[in-house]
Amino acid sequence: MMRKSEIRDKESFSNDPRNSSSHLSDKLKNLFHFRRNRAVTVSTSYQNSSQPKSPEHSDESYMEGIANGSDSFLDQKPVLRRISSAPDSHEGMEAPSKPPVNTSNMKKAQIKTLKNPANYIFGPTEYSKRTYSGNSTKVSRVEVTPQSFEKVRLLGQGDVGKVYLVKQKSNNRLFAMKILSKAEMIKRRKVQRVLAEQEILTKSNHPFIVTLYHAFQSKDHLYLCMEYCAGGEFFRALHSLPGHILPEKSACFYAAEVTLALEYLHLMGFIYRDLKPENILLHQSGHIMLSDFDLSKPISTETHPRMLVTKHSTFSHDKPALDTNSYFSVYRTNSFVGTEEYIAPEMIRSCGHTVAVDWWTLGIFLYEILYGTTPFKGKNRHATFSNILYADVNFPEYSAAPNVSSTCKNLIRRLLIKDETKRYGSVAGASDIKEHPFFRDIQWALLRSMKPPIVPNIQEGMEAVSKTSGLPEAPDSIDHLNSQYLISSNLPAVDMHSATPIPEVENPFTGFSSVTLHHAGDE
Ligand SMILES: Nc1ncnc2c1ncn2[C@@H]1O[C@H](COP(=O)(O)OP(=O)(O)OP(=O)(O)O)[C@@H](O)[C@H]1O
Repeated sequence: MMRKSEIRDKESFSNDPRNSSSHLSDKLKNLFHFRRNRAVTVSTSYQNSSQPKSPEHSDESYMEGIANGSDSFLDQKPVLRRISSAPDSHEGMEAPSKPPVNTSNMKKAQIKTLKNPANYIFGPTEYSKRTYSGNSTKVSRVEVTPQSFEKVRLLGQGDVGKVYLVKQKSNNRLFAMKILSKAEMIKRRKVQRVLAEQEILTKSNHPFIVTLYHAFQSKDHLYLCMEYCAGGEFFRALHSLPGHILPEKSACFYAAEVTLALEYLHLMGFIYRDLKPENILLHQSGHIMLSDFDLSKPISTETHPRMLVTKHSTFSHDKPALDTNSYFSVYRTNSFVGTEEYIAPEMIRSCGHTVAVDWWTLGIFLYEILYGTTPFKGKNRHATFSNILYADVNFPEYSAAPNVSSTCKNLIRRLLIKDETKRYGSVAGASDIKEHPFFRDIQWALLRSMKPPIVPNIQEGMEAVSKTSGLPEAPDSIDHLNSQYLISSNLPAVDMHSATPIPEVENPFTGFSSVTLHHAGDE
Protein backbone atom coordinates (compact mmCIF):
# COMPACT_ATOMS: atom_id res chain seq x y z
CA MET A 1 0.00 0.00 0.00
CA MET A 2 1.56 3.24 -1.04
CA ARG A 3 0.57 6.16 1.03
CA LYS A 4 3.01 8.86 0.23
CA SER A 5 5.12 7.83 -2.67
CA GLU A 6 7.95 10.28 -2.69
CA ILE A 7 9.64 11.55 -5.74
CA ARG A 8 12.91 13.18 -6.23
CA ASP A 9 12.67 16.26 -8.31
CA LYS A 10 15.82 16.75 -10.21
CA GLU A 11 17.40 20.10 -10.90
CA SER A 12 15.67 20.08 -14.24
CA PHE A 13 14.99 23.76 -14.22
CA SER A 14 17.41 26.36 -15.14
CA ASN A 15 18.44 28.44 -12.23
CA ASP A 16 17.74 31.58 -14.14
CA PRO A 17 14.61 33.23 -12.76
CA ARG A 18 14.41 35.45 -15.82
CA ASN A 19 13.51 32.54 -18.05
CA SER A 20 11.39 33.46 -20.99
CA SER A 21 8.01 31.83 -20.82
CA SER A 22 8.61 29.62 -23.87
CA HIS A 23 11.99 28.55 -22.59
CA LEU A 24 10.49 27.79 -19.22
CA SER A 25 7.61 26.03 -20.82
CA ASP A 26 10.03 23.66 -22.59
CA LYS A 27 11.66 23.01 -19.29
CA LEU A 28 8.32 22.35 -17.68
CA LYS A 29 7.69 19.76 -20.36
CA ASN A 30 11.01 18.11 -19.63
CA LEU A 31 10.35 18.19 -15.96
CA PHE A 32 6.94 16.73 -16.41
CA HIS A 33 8.30 14.04 -18.69
CA PHE A 34 10.95 13.20 -16.15
CA ARG A 35 8.52 12.94 -13.31
CA ARG A 36 5.76 11.16 -15.08
CA ASN A 37 7.91 8.06 -15.20
CA ARG A 38 8.68 8.11 -11.56
CA ALA A 39 5.78 9.24 -9.53
CA VAL A 40 2.09 9.28 -9.14
CA THR A 41 0.59 12.55 -8.11
CA VAL A 42 -2.10 11.17 -5.89
CA SER A 43 -1.82 8.14 -3.74
CA THR A 44 -4.36 6.22 -1.80
CA SER A 45 -4.45 5.85 1.91
CA TYR A 46 -6.74 3.87 4.08
CA GLN A 47 -8.76 4.83 7.03
CA ASN A 48 -7.93 3.02 10.18
CA SER A 49 -10.22 0.75 12.03
CA SER A 50 -10.46 0.11 15.69
CA GLN A 51 -9.89 -3.58 15.40
CA PRO A 52 -7.04 -4.71 17.53
CA LYS A 53 -4.28 -6.83 16.16
CA SER A 54 -3.92 -10.42 17.12
CA PRO A 55 -2.40 -10.85 20.58
CA GLU A 56 -0.22 -13.71 19.31
CA HIS A 57 2.15 -11.37 17.51
CA SER A 58 5.68 -11.69 18.76
CA ASP A 59 7.97 -8.68 18.96
CA GLU A 60 9.72 -9.85 15.84
CA SER A 61 6.65 -10.44 13.71
CA TYR A 62 5.16 -7.24 15.00
CA MET A 63 8.17 -5.26 13.90
CA GLU A 64 8.33 -7.12 10.62
CA GLY A 65 4.70 -6.27 10.13
CA ILE A 66 5.54 -2.64 10.55
CA ALA A 67 8.40 -2.73 8.11
CA ASN A 68 6.43 -4.64 5.49
CA GLY A 69 3.20 -2.74 5.87
CA SER A 70 1.38 -5.94 6.61
CA ASP A 71 -1.04 -4.80 9.27
CA SER A 72 -4.15 -6.77 8.73
CA PHE A 73 -6.44 -4.40 10.50
CA LEU A 74 -6.46 -1.55 8.06
CA ASP A 75 -9.81 -0.62 6.81
CA GLN A 76 -9.81 -0.47 3.02
CA LYS A 77 -11.48 2.91 2.63
CA PRO A 78 -9.60 4.85 0.01
CA VAL A 79 -9.21 8.57 0.51
CA LEU A 80 -7.42 10.64 -2.08
CA ARG A 81 -4.52 12.49 -0.59
CA ARG A 82 -1.74 14.40 -2.18
CA ILE A 83 1.82 13.34 -2.00
CA SER A 84 4.77 15.45 -1.04
CA SER A 85 7.76 15.72 -3.29
CA ALA A 86 11.20 15.73 -1.87
CA PRO A 87 14.75 15.47 -3.00
CA ASP A 88 17.00 12.63 -1.91
CA SER A 89 14.13 10.38 -1.13
CA HIS A 90 13.48 8.20 -4.11
CA GLU A 91 15.01 4.82 -4.25
CA GLY A 92 17.67 4.40 -6.87
CA MET A 93 18.14 8.07 -7.49
CA GLU A 94 21.25 9.92 -6.62
CA ALA A 95 21.25 12.39 -3.77
CA PRO A 96 21.28 15.98 -4.88
CA SER A 97 24.76 17.34 -5.24
CA LYS A 98 24.92 21.03 -4.63
CA PRO A 99 21.58 22.50 -5.67
CA PRO A 100 21.65 25.00 -8.49
CA VAL A 101 21.43 28.47 -7.13
CA ASN A 102 20.77 31.55 -9.13
CA THR A 103 22.72 34.39 -7.70
CA SER A 104 22.24 36.93 -10.43
CA ASN A 105 19.73 39.07 -8.61
CA MET A 106 20.78 38.54 -5.04
CA LYS A 107 22.58 40.87 -2.74
CA LYS A 108 26.20 40.17 -1.79
CA ALA A 109 25.28 39.06 1.70
CA GLN A 110 22.87 36.49 0.36
CA ILE A 111 25.44 35.07 -1.99
CA LYS A 112 27.91 34.76 0.83
CA THR A 113 25.35 32.88 2.84
CA LEU A 114 24.56 30.53 0.01
CA LYS A 115 28.16 29.79 -0.68
CA ASN A 116 28.60 28.43 2.80
CA PRO A 117 27.14 24.91 2.60
CA ALA A 118 26.68 24.81 6.35
CA ASN A 119 23.83 27.25 5.87
CA TYR A 120 21.71 25.02 3.79
CA ILE A 121 22.82 21.44 4.25
CA PHE A 122 22.07 19.51 7.40
CA GLY A 123 25.61 18.67 8.30
CA PRO A 124 27.03 16.97 11.37
CA THR A 125 28.11 20.37 12.68
CA GLU A 126 24.54 21.50 13.11
CA TYR A 127 23.54 18.36 14.91
CA SER A 128 26.49 18.37 17.23
CA LYS A 129 25.56 21.92 18.24
CA ARG A 130 21.98 21.09 19.13
CA THR A 131 20.63 22.32 22.40
CA TYR A 132 17.06 21.61 23.27
CA SER A 133 16.27 22.88 26.74
CA GLY A 134 14.12 25.95 26.90
CA ASN A 135 12.46 27.64 29.83
CA SER A 136 9.38 25.52 29.47
CA THR A 137 10.90 22.25 28.28
CA LYS A 138 13.42 20.18 30.14
CA VAL A 139 15.30 17.53 28.23
CA SER A 140 16.77 14.48 29.89
CA ARG A 141 18.24 11.18 28.81
CA VAL A 142 15.54 8.92 27.53
CA GLU A 143 13.44 7.55 30.39
CA VAL A 144 11.51 4.90 28.49
CA THR A 145 12.15 1.87 26.31
CA PRO A 146 9.88 0.30 23.71
CA GLN A 147 8.65 -2.00 26.48
CA SER A 148 7.29 0.97 28.39
CA PHE A 149 4.41 1.12 25.90
CA GLU A 150 1.72 -1.17 24.66
CA LYS A 151 0.33 -0.81 21.23
CA VAL A 152 -3.32 0.08 20.92
CA ARG A 153 -3.81 0.39 17.17
CA LEU A 154 -2.46 1.79 13.94
CA LEU A 155 -3.15 5.49 13.40
CA GLY A 156 -1.52 6.02 10.05
CA GLN A 157 1.22 5.10 7.73
CA GLY A 158 4.04 7.11 6.20
CA ASP A 159 6.61 6.22 3.62
CA VAL A 160 9.13 4.57 5.87
CA GLY A 161 7.18 3.77 8.97
CA LYS A 162 3.91 3.75 10.80
CA VAL A 163 2.26 5.72 13.53
CA TYR A 164 0.60 3.79 16.34
CA LEU A 165 -1.61 4.81 19.18
CA VAL A 166 0.23 3.48 22.23
CA LYS A 167 -0.39 3.50 25.94
CA GLN A 168 2.37 4.09 28.44
CA LYS A 169 2.09 1.16 30.83
CA SER A 170 3.15 3.09 33.93
CA ASN A 171 0.47 5.78 33.72
CA ASN A 172 -1.99 4.76 30.96
CA ARG A 173 -1.27 7.91 29.00
CA LEU A 174 -1.94 7.71 25.30
CA PHE A 175 0.65 8.77 22.77
CA ALA A 176 1.16 8.61 19.04
CA MET A 177 4.29 6.60 18.37
CA LYS A 178 5.97 7.00 15.03
CA ILE A 179 8.13 3.95 14.31
CA LEU A 180 10.52 4.30 11.41
CA SER A 181 12.54 1.58 9.78
CA LYS A 182 16.23 2.47 9.64
CA ALA A 183 16.81 0.22 6.64
CA GLU A 184 14.01 1.92 4.70
CA MET A 185 15.32 5.33 5.63
CA ILE A 186 18.78 4.49 4.39
CA LYS A 187 17.38 2.92 1.24
CA ARG A 188 15.22 5.93 0.50
CA ARG A 189 17.86 8.42 1.55
CA LYS A 190 15.73 9.88 4.32
CA VAL A 191 18.20 9.84 7.17
CA GLN A 192 18.84 13.59 7.12
CA ARG A 193 15.13 14.24 6.92
CA VAL A 194 14.30 12.29 10.03
CA LEU A 195 17.12 14.04 11.86
CA ALA A 196 15.63 17.37 10.81
CA GLU A 197 12.18 16.22 11.90
CA GLN A 198 13.50 15.20 15.29
CA GLU A 199 15.34 18.48 15.69
CA ILE A 200 12.23 20.51 14.94
CA LEU A 201 9.97 18.42 17.15
CA THR A 202 12.43 18.50 20.00
CA LYS A 203 13.02 22.22 19.84
CA SER A 204 9.38 23.17 19.41
CA ASN A 205 7.00 23.87 22.22
CA HIS A 206 3.84 25.48 20.91
CA PRO A 207 0.13 24.75 21.34
CA PHE A 208 -0.36 24.34 17.59
CA ILE A 209 2.62 22.10 16.96
CA VAL A 210 2.54 18.46 17.87
CA THR A 211 4.50 17.84 21.06
CA LEU A 212 7.33 15.33 21.26
CA TYR A 213 7.72 13.43 24.54
CA HIS A 214 10.33 10.77 23.87
CA ALA A 215 12.72 9.87 21.07
CA PHE A 216 14.78 6.70 21.07
CA GLN A 217 16.12 4.02 18.80
CA SER A 218 16.60 0.28 18.62
CA LYS A 219 18.86 -1.67 16.31
CA ASP A 220 16.39 -1.45 13.43
CA HIS A 221 13.98 1.33 14.25
CA LEU A 222 13.65 4.92 15.38
CA TYR A 223 10.82 5.87 17.73
CA LEU A 224 9.19 9.27 18.09
CA CYS A 225 6.66 9.35 20.87
CA MET A 226 4.36 12.32 20.32
CA GLU A 227 1.21 13.84 21.66
CA TYR A 228 -1.77 11.89 20.40
CA CYS A 229 -4.07 14.09 18.33
CA ALA A 230 -7.37 12.40 19.01
CA GLY A 231 -9.24 14.51 16.47
CA GLY A 232 -7.36 12.88 13.59
CA GLU A 233 -6.51 14.61 10.37
CA PHE A 234 -7.97 18.01 9.52
CA PHE A 235 -7.99 16.77 5.93
CA ARG A 236 -10.50 14.04 6.81
CA ALA A 237 -12.60 16.40 8.88
CA LEU A 238 -12.69 18.80 5.93
CA HIS A 239 -13.61 16.00 3.55
CA SER A 240 -16.49 14.97 5.76
CA LEU A 241 -18.11 18.38 5.25
CA PRO A 242 -20.43 19.14 2.31
CA GLY A 243 -18.35 20.34 -0.62
CA HIS A 244 -15.21 19.82 1.50
CA ILE A 245 -15.35 23.49 2.42
CA LEU A 246 -15.70 25.68 5.45
CA PRO A 247 -17.63 28.90 5.88
CA GLU A 248 -15.42 31.99 5.82
CA LYS A 249 -15.44 32.58 9.55
CA SER A 250 -14.36 29.03 10.27
CA ALA A 251 -11.71 29.24 7.57
CA CYS A 252 -10.49 32.43 9.23
CA PHE A 253 -10.10 30.56 12.52
CA TYR A 254 -7.97 27.78 11.01
CA ALA A 255 -5.93 30.19 8.89
CA ALA A 256 -5.24 32.17 12.05
CA GLU A 257 -4.06 29.11 13.96
CA VAL A 258 -1.86 28.05 11.05
CA THR A 259 -0.42 31.59 10.89
CA LEU A 260 0.55 31.38 14.56
CA ALA A 261 2.16 27.96 14.09
CA LEU A 262 4.13 29.21 11.07
CA GLU A 263 5.13 32.36 12.92
CA TYR A 264 6.51 30.22 15.72
CA LEU A 265 8.41 27.93 13.36
CA HIS A 266 9.92 30.93 11.59
CA LEU A 267 10.95 32.41 14.92
CA MET A 268 12.63 29.13 15.75
CA GLY A 269 14.49 29.26 12.44
CA PHE A 270 12.54 26.65 10.49
CA ILE A 271 10.81 26.81 7.12
CA TYR A 272 7.89 24.40 7.19
CA ARG A 273 7.50 23.89 3.41
CA ASP A 274 4.67 21.35 3.41
CA LEU A 275 1.53 23.08 4.62
CA LYS A 276 -1.65 21.34 3.41
CA PRO A 277 -4.76 19.96 5.11
CA GLU A 278 -3.20 16.48 5.17
CA ASN A 279 -0.44 17.65 7.51
CA ILE A 280 -2.69 19.30 10.05
CA LEU A 281 -3.96 17.13 12.88
CA LEU A 282 -6.73 18.02 15.27
CA HIS A 283 -6.21 17.96 18.99
CA GLN A 284 -9.12 16.48 20.91
CA SER A 285 -10.15 20.07 21.68
CA GLY A 286 -10.37 20.70 17.93
CA HIS A 287 -7.38 23.05 17.80
CA ILE A 288 -4.90 22.39 15.07
CA MET A 289 -1.57 20.69 15.55
CA LEU A 290 0.93 20.97 12.73
CA SER A 291 2.70 17.67 12.10
CA ASP A 292 5.02 15.97 9.62
CA PHE A 293 8.19 18.02 9.64
CA ASP A 294 10.29 15.81 7.45
CA LEU A 295 10.30 18.33 4.61
CA SER A 296 11.02 21.23 6.94
CA LYS A 297 14.29 23.06 6.87
CA PRO A 298 16.21 24.23 9.91
CA ILE A 299 18.23 27.31 9.02
CA SER A 300 21.03 28.48 11.21
CA THR A 301 21.06 32.18 11.78
CA GLU A 302 23.12 34.38 14.00
CA THR A 303 20.75 37.31 14.06
CA HIS A 304 17.52 37.68 16.03
CA PRO A 305 14.00 38.80 15.26
CA ARG A 306 13.54 42.50 15.91
CA MET A 307 10.71 44.84 16.75
CA LEU A 308 9.31 47.06 14.03
CA VAL A 309 7.90 50.31 15.21
CA THR A 310 7.40 52.10 11.93
CA LYS A 311 4.48 51.74 9.64
CA HIS A 312 5.38 48.74 7.53
CA SER A 313 2.32 47.63 5.70
CA THR A 314 -0.87 48.94 4.24
CA PHE A 315 -2.85 47.82 7.25
CA SER A 316 -0.40 48.63 9.99
CA HIS A 317 -1.51 51.02 12.71
CA ASP A 318 1.95 52.00 13.88
CA LYS A 319 1.83 49.34 16.57
CA PRO A 320 5.17 47.73 17.39
CA ALA A 321 5.29 44.41 15.59
CA LEU A 322 7.66 41.51 15.78
CA ASP A 323 9.61 41.18 12.57
CA THR A 324 9.94 37.44 12.11
CA ASN A 325 11.06 37.75 8.56
CA SER A 326 14.13 39.91 8.18
CA TYR A 327 16.44 37.98 10.43
CA PHE A 328 16.56 34.99 8.22
CA SER A 329 14.83 35.92 5.03
CA VAL A 330 18.25 36.26 3.41
CA TYR A 331 18.86 32.57 3.91
CA ARG A 332 17.93 30.72 0.81
CA THR A 333 17.65 27.04 0.35
CA ASN A 334 17.22 25.15 -2.83
CA SER A 335 15.61 21.76 -2.44
CA PHE A 336 12.55 21.11 -4.52
CA VAL A 337 10.09 19.96 -1.92
CA GLY A 338 6.42 20.24 -1.18
CA THR A 339 3.16 19.12 -2.63
CA GLU A 340 2.48 19.82 -6.28
CA GLU A 341 -0.52 22.15 -5.95
CA TYR A 342 1.12 23.98 -3.04
CA ILE A 343 4.57 24.58 -4.50
CA ALA A 344 5.62 28.22 -4.72
CA PRO A 345 6.77 29.76 -8.04
CA GLU A 346 10.31 30.41 -6.81
CA MET A 347 10.67 26.74 -5.98
CA ILE A 348 9.63 25.73 -9.49
CA ARG A 349 12.09 28.23 -10.89
CA SER A 350 14.85 26.65 -8.78
CA CYS A 351 16.26 30.03 -7.88
CA GLY A 352 16.29 29.24 -4.20
CA HIS A 353 13.55 29.96 -1.71
CA THR A 354 13.09 31.52 1.67
CA VAL A 355 10.55 31.48 4.44
CA ALA A 356 8.19 33.27 2.01
CA VAL A 357 7.20 29.86 0.59
CA ASP A 358 5.21 29.23 3.76
CA TRP A 359 3.11 32.36 3.18
CA TRP A 360 2.42 31.20 -0.36
CA THR A 361 1.19 27.86 0.99
CA LEU A 362 -1.00 29.70 3.51
CA GLY A 363 -2.71 31.41 0.55
CA ILE A 364 -3.28 28.08 -1.20
CA PHE A 365 -4.52 26.52 2.05
CA LEU A 366 -7.01 29.31 2.68
CA TYR A 367 -8.28 29.10 -0.88
CA GLU A 368 -8.65 25.33 -0.65
CA ILE A 369 -10.61 25.28 2.59
CA LEU A 370 -12.96 27.93 1.20
CA TYR A 371 -13.46 26.57 -2.31
CA GLY A 372 -12.69 22.85 -1.99
CA THR A 373 -9.96 23.02 -4.60
CA THR A 374 -6.61 24.71 -5.02
CA PRO A 375 -6.31 27.78 -7.26
CA PHE A 376 -3.69 26.57 -9.76
CA LYS A 377 -4.64 22.92 -10.13
CA GLY A 378 -4.26 21.88 -13.76
CA LYS A 379 -5.09 18.71 -15.61
CA ASN A 380 -1.59 17.45 -15.03
CA ARG A 381 1.58 18.46 -13.25
CA HIS A 382 2.88 20.45 -16.17
CA ALA A 383 -0.33 22.47 -16.35
CA THR A 384 -0.36 23.00 -12.59
CA PHE A 385 3.21 24.29 -12.56
CA SER A 386 2.54 26.48 -15.54
CA ASN A 387 -0.49 27.97 -13.76
CA ILE A 388 1.54 28.53 -10.61
CA LEU A 389 4.11 30.46 -12.62
CA TYR A 390 1.87 32.48 -14.91
CA ALA A 391 -1.83 32.34 -14.10
CA ASP A 392 -3.73 34.87 -12.02
CA VAL A 393 -5.75 33.70 -9.05
CA ASN A 394 -9.37 33.31 -10.06
CA PHE A 395 -12.25 33.03 -7.67
CA PRO A 396 -15.27 30.92 -8.69
CA GLU A 397 -18.19 33.11 -9.64
CA TYR A 398 -20.94 30.66 -10.55
CA SER A 399 -24.22 31.14 -8.71
CA ALA A 400 -23.69 28.41 -6.10
CA ALA A 401 -20.05 29.36 -5.51
CA PRO A 402 -19.02 29.74 -1.87
CA ASN A 403 -19.67 33.17 -0.50
CA VAL A 404 -16.30 34.71 0.18
CA SER A 405 -15.76 38.35 1.10
CA SER A 406 -13.58 40.70 -0.92
CA THR A 407 -11.40 41.18 2.19
CA CYS A 408 -10.65 37.48 2.26
CA LYS A 409 -9.96 37.43 -1.47
CA ASN A 410 -7.63 40.38 -0.99
CA LEU A 411 -5.59 38.42 1.55
CA ILE A 412 -5.44 35.36 -0.70
CA ARG A 413 -4.29 37.48 -3.67
CA ARG A 414 -1.58 39.10 -1.57
CA LEU A 415 -0.32 35.76 -0.25
CA LEU A 416 -0.25 34.41 -3.79
CA ILE A 417 1.87 37.18 -5.27
CA LYS A 418 4.33 35.37 -7.51
CA ASP A 419 7.25 37.66 -6.74
CA GLU A 420 8.31 36.52 -3.28
CA THR A 421 9.79 39.93 -2.46
CA LYS A 422 6.37 41.55 -2.94
CA ARG A 423 4.37 38.76 -1.37
CA TYR A 424 2.44 39.50 1.79
CA GLY A 425 4.59 38.58 4.76
CA SER A 426 7.81 39.49 2.99
CA VAL A 427 8.30 42.66 5.03
CA ALA A 428 7.69 41.60 8.60
CA GLY A 429 6.58 37.99 8.32
CA ALA A 430 3.55 36.91 10.31
CA SER A 431 3.09 40.40 11.72
CA ASP A 432 2.10 41.61 8.24
CA ILE A 433 -0.44 38.86 7.87
CA LYS A 434 -1.93 39.17 11.34
CA GLU A 435 -2.75 42.80 10.62
CA HIS A 436 -4.80 42.12 7.53
CA PRO A 437 -8.46 43.11 8.01
CA PHE A 438 -9.50 39.54 7.27
CA PHE A 439 -8.23 38.73 10.76
CA ARG A 440 -9.73 41.82 12.40
CA ASP A 441 -11.97 39.73 14.69
CA ILE A 442 -9.19 37.38 15.73
CA GLN A 443 -7.83 37.89 19.19
CA TRP A 444 -4.46 36.35 18.61
CA ALA A 445 -3.47 35.92 22.21
CA LEU A 446 -6.76 34.21 23.05
CA LEU A 447 -7.04 31.97 20.02
CA ARG A 448 -6.00 28.80 21.80
CA SER A 449 -8.78 29.38 24.32
CA MET A 450 -11.51 29.71 21.70
CA LYS A 451 -13.76 26.78 20.93
CA PRO A 452 -12.82 25.63 17.42
CA PRO A 453 -15.42 25.31 14.64
CA ILE A 454 -14.89 21.54 14.43
CA VAL A 455 -14.93 19.72 17.73
CA PRO A 456 -14.08 16.03 17.40
CA ASN A 457 -16.45 13.68 19.12
CA ILE A 458 -14.00 11.70 21.19
CA GLN A 459 -15.21 8.41 22.62
CA GLU A 460 -14.72 7.64 26.27
CA GLY A 461 -11.30 6.14 26.84
CA MET A 462 -9.88 7.98 23.86
CA GLU A 463 -8.84 11.11 25.69
CA ALA A 464 -5.29 12.14 25.13
CA VAL A 465 -3.01 13.78 27.63
CA SER A 466 -4.98 16.91 28.42
CA LYS A 467 -8.58 18.05 28.43
CA THR A 468 -10.12 21.34 27.48
CA SER A 469 -13.64 22.36 28.29
CA GLY A 470 -15.81 25.40 28.80
CA LEU A 471 -14.07 27.34 26.07
CA PRO A 472 -15.65 30.30 24.35
CA GLU A 473 -17.25 29.37 21.03
CA ALA A 474 -15.56 30.19 17.76
CA PRO A 475 -17.88 31.69 15.19
CA ASP A 476 -19.82 29.30 12.96
CA SER A 477 -19.12 26.21 15.03
CA ILE A 478 -19.70 23.00 13.18
CA ASP A 479 -21.13 20.69 15.74
CA HIS A 480 -19.39 17.55 16.78
CA LEU A 481 -18.24 15.67 13.76
CA ASN A 482 -18.19 11.98 14.31
CA SER A 483 -14.86 10.84 15.56
CA GLN A 484 -13.07 8.72 13.00
CA TYR A 485 -11.37 6.66 15.62
CA LEU A 486 -12.92 4.26 18.04
CA ILE A 487 -11.07 2.21 20.50
CA SER A 488 -12.02 -1.11 21.97
CA SER A 489 -11.61 -1.43 25.70
CA ASN A 490 -9.89 -4.81 25.82
CA LEU A 491 -6.84 -4.35 23.72
CA PRO A 492 -4.04 -6.83 23.63
CA ALA A 493 -0.66 -5.71 24.80
CA VAL A 494 1.92 -6.02 22.08
CA ASP A 495 5.44 -5.34 23.25
CA MET A 496 7.87 -3.57 21.07
CA HIS A 497 11.52 -4.26 20.42
CA SER A 498 13.85 -3.48 23.21
CA ALA A 499 16.25 -0.65 22.68
CA THR A 500 19.67 -2.01 21.81
CA PRO A 501 22.92 -0.05 21.90
CA ILE A 502 24.39 0.31 18.43
CA PRO A 503 28.09 0.56 17.67
CA GLU A 504 28.56 4.25 16.84
CA VAL A 505 30.90 3.74 13.95
CA GLU A 506 28.33 1.90 11.80
CA ASN A 507 25.38 3.94 12.84
CA PRO A 508 24.20 6.78 10.58
CA PHE A 509 21.61 7.58 13.23
CA THR A 510 23.95 8.84 15.92
CA GLY A 511 22.48 12.30 15.31
CA PHE A 512 19.13 10.96 16.46
CA SER A 513 19.19 11.84 20.15
CA SER A 514 17.55 9.54 22.65
CA VAL A 515 15.77 12.02 24.87
CA THR A 516 12.75 12.50 27.08
CA LEU A 517 11.16 15.93 27.16
CA HIS A 518 9.30 17.31 30.14
CA HIS A 519 7.01 20.13 29.13
CA ALA A 520 5.69 22.82 31.42
CA GLY A 521 2.21 21.81 32.54
CA ASP A 522 2.80 18.05 32.36
CA GLU A 523 1.66 16.10 35.34
N1 LIG B 1 0.41 12.76 16.79
C1 LIG B 1 -0.48 12.07 16.06
N2 LIG B 1 -1.70 11.83 16.53
C2 LIG B 1 -2.62 11.16 15.79
N3 LIG B 1 -2.37 10.66 14.56
C3 LIG B 1 -1.14 10.86 14.04
C4 LIG B 1 -0.13 11.57 14.75
N4 LIG B 1 0.97 11.64 13.99
C5 LIG B 1 0.67 11.00 12.85
N5 LIG B 1 -0.59 10.52 12.87
C6 LIG B 1 -1.27 9.78 11.81
O1 LIG B 1 -0.31 9.01 11.13
C7 LIG B 1 -0.25 9.40 9.76
C8 LIG B 1 1.18 9.27 9.28
O2 LIG B 1 1.96 10.24 9.93
P1 LIG B 1 3.36 10.74 9.38
O3 LIG B 1 3.91 11.75 10.30
O4 LIG B 1 4.22 9.58 9.06
O5 LIG B 1 3.02 11.49 8.11
P2 LIG B 1 2.99 11.08 6.63
O6 LIG B 1 2.85 12.37 5.99
O7 LIG B 1 1.93 10.10 6.41
O8 LIG B 1 4.35 10.37 6.31
P3 LIG B 1 5.68 10.88 5.70
O9 LIG B 1 6.49 11.30 6.87
O10 LIG B 1 6.22 9.70 5.00
O11 LIG B 1 5.39 12.01 4.80
C9 LIG B 1 -0.80 10.80 9.72
O12 LIG B 1 -1.32 11.10 8.47
C10 LIG B 1 -1.88 10.74 10.81
O13 LIG B 1 -3.06 10.16 10.32
